[in-house]
This record gives sequence, C-alpha cells and structure tokens, in this order.
Amino acid sequence: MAETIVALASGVGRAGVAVIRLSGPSVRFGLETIAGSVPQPRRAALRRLKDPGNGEVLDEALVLFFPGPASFTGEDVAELQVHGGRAIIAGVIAALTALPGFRLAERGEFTRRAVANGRMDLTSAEGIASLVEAETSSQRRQALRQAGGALERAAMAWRQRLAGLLALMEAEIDFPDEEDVPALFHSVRSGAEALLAEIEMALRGARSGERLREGAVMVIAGPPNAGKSTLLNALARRDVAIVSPIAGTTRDTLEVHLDLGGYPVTLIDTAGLRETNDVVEAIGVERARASLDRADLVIWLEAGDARADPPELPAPLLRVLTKQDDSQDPPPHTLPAGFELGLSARSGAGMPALLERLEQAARKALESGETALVTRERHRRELETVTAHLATVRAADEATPVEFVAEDLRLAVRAIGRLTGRVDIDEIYDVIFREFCIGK
Ligand SMILES: Nc1nc2c(c(=O)[nH]1)N(C=O)[C@@H](CNc1ccc(C(=O)N[C@@H](CCC(=O)O)C(=O)O)cc1)CN2
Ligand SMILES: Nc1nc2c(ncn2[C@@H]2O[C@H](COP(=O)(O)OP(=O)(O)OP(=O)(O)O)[C@@H](O)[C@H]2O)c(=O)[nH]1
Ligand SMILES: [Mg+2]
Repeated sequence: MAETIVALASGVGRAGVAVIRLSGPSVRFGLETIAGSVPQPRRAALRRLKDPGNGEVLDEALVLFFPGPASFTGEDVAELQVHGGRAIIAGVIAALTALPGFRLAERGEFTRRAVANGRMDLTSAEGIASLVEAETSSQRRQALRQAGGALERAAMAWRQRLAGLLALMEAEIDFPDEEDVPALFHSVRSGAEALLAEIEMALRGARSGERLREGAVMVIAGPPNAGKSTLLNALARRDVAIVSPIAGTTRDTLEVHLDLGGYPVTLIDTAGLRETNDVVEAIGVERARASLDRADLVIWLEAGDARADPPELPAPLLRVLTKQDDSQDPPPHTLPAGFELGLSARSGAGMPALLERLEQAARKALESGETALVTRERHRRELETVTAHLATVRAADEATPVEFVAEDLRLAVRAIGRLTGRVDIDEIYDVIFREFCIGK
C-alpha cells in the first residue's frame, strides 16, 4: 500500500487527550519530520510536535511507534497522543497530510488494512466494529468473542474440512478409479453430514446472535390514556414523551434505548389503539400496530378508566394494570383476571416487579446471543449457502457424477471464502497435493 493514512482515532469533541493514528510506509518519515525523530519501538516518548511548514510548535505529545509487520495494521504504525483541543488535532493532522505520501484515512481503513495484510479476517474485523458499537455488557462480551476470532477460527476449520472432501473428489476426477467410488462416496457423504450438523447448529444461534447486536424490542401498547407514555418516561428516567390527561396525546412511535441487566432493549411508546377520525392520530395508530409486529414483548397497559382487550399477537404479552396508586405493591391476586402486574407510575409501586419481568424477558430473548458465532445477516447468508450445498452433497449417490459433487463442495468453500474474506485457492491445492501423491 503506497499511501500513509492519518486519522483521529479517538472521539470528536473536546477531550483531555486525543489519539492521532498513522499507518503506512512513510510513518518513519512522518515522525522524523513532525516529532524530530522516531522513538524506540513500542515505548512512549514525550516529544514536541512541530509544523514543518513554519517550525511552529503545535503541541507537546506522547509519541508511539509500532514497526510493521507486528502492528495492528501490519504496516508501520504510529500514534500521537496529543492534548484533545480542536485546534491541536486540526493542526497536527493538517501538518501530516501536507507531507508527501500522506492522506486522510477513510472510514475503517486501519482495520481494512489489517484484513488486507492478513492480521485478521473479515469476521474479526466486524467484531471490532461491534466492539465500538457495543452499548451493554452482553453486547461487549459478544463483540469481544467475535473480534478475538471465534467465528474466524470456526470458519477456517470448516473450510479445511470442506477442502479435504473436495480433495477426495478432485483426486477421483484426475485419477479415476471405479473400484474406489463406493468408499469415496461413503466418506464424502459422511463428512458432509458431520459438517452440515455443525454449521446448522451454529445457524440455530444466529437469530439470538443478530438480536443481541440490535437489542430486544419491547412495545408499550394499549388503549389511550392508559399511562403508556408515563411508563416510557419512568423507564427511560427522562421526559421523552408528552404526557397529558387527554386521550390521544401520543400520535407517533417513540423509541428509547435501555440497558436492562446488561441486555440492550429498544422500548417503543405507541399511540393508544382506538378507532379515530383524526387523520394524524389514525396514522399513529397504524404505526403502533406495525411496531407490534416486530416486538419481542408487548407490554399491554390498561387503567381503570382505560380498558381494552389486547389483540391476538405473535409476541408474548405482559398485561399490566396501571394507576394502582393506592397500594404500595399491588399484589397480583387483587388484580382483575388476566393481569399479571399492577403498577403506579405516580407512586412507583409495582415498578421493581415490572423491571424484573422486563429484564427476564430481555435475558430470555438475548442470552444465547452472547456465545453465538453468527452475529450478522451476512454471516447467516453465507453459511446458509454452505449448508445448501452440503445438503446436496449428502444426497449424492454413486449415480451422481463426481464432478457435480466436487462443484457443490467448491461453491461451499467459496461461500466460506466470502464469509472470512480470505479466498485462497492455493490452500485448496495445498490440501490436494499434500494428501495425494501426485508423483505416483
Ligand atoms: N493506543 C491504542 N489503544 C488501543 C488500540 C490501538 O491501536 N492503540 N487498539 C486498536 O484497535 C486496541 C488494541 N488492539 C491492538 C491489537 C494489536 C496491536 C499490535 O500492535 N499487535 C502486534 C503486537 C502484539 C504484541 O505486542 O503482543 C501484533 O499483533 O503483532 C495493537 C493494538 C485497543 N486499544
Ligand atoms: N393517578 C395516576 N395517573 C397516572 C398514572 N400514570 C399515568 N397517569 C396519568 O394518566 C394520564 C395519561 O397518561 P399518559 O402517559 O399520557 O397515557 P398514554 O397511555 O400515553 O395516553 P395516549 O398517549 O393518549 O395513548 C396523564 O394525566 C397521567 O398523568 C398513574 O400511575 N397514576
Ligand atoms: Mg402517550
């Protein structure tokens, strides 16, 4: 890679310290020019940074140098840990990008180079992106596993086995031996069967794996004036939604993100469900119904002055009676039939029990996502391609042309190549030439 890239690696905005990262062949030159010299590898050095254009001191900074290939990107890397002021960051970046061979990095380009230089595969790089996105501890655990190469290692092992099966088929194509065919089909079929079972197992966790990245969706629904927006505000601990005694106050859906016991939850407040001639409210009611379709849990609220039977829904439903201001913790047996919880947003009664139930529901929906290998739709699609081809291989019999079986295996290998971003045809040849004595 000819160009050396520069970017602010820390967040934008005023901060105590900001980290400016450099990667590429001109890093040493850049350090000599702006910091006077290249520090000892991997040792922090305090240096005055100067603008080479006019010699002006830009900042006093900690400078780190990581020589390639044992660096994050595999190239020479440097970090300038500067004071976090806007003018310092702008000045240092401008001084660097004015140097020959330097330019600003594009989004994700450091990690992209790490992938291109074989430091990690695509799934681990995605794990790094998820780490940066992680908002709750369970998301963090999932992302750490992924960034640490959990799916990468599984995918490499699967590909190795697929390549082994393919090698058997290729050998039969290159050196046909009629007598071997039944035994050959037996071992390829059973190999495919075992792989299929393993990958299908990984795919079974895919839904919760993807879900954990996005968060569980909980929808507060019910008739107008039941106290839905009041509950949203109480759970969000801020005044997100307008609350009023007028039925039909909320007209749009409103979302807040919650961390319930380490699990990410998107909580949605909706317009009260009712027939209405008000055009705007009717649109809100339509949106409310639509959000019910993507709920993992519906929190159905009713109050003494606002009752309505919940509709039939695919999602589990928690039926709650609100405005129970008189009792400290409304015991369930005092509630009308069908209600699981009583609540007073005004006194706070019933809130701990409700939170407990919501946390339980979030845990149930997302817990297995922490250890899932498949965390993105992209992974799922590629692995589904693999299992489809493996299913075809498993169904093969002696009448199936060997070339057909080989082709399915080849397409399966290719799908894993797309998953990991490592499409390395040499590796398949290695397996072939290692396991079969071509010189015989
Ligand atoms: N200041 C700083 N903090 C950071 C990063 C960084 O780049 N800079 N990271 C970046 O996102 C993460 C840490 N990840 C890193 C991963 C590998 C290497 C690295 O230099 N690896 C070499 C040497 C390993 C070693 O000394 O044991 C290698 O793998 O060969 C550096 C950071 C989080 N914290
Ligand atoms: N006494 C009492 N009043 C409540 C409680 N919760 C909400 N209210 C009141 O009930 C009225 C309606 O509350 P909202 O939260 O706006 O109800 P909503 O279900 O969002 O209503 P719409 O948006 O119109 O569907 C407001 O005057 C609230 O102050 C409660 O626990 N006790
Ligand atoms: Mg409301």
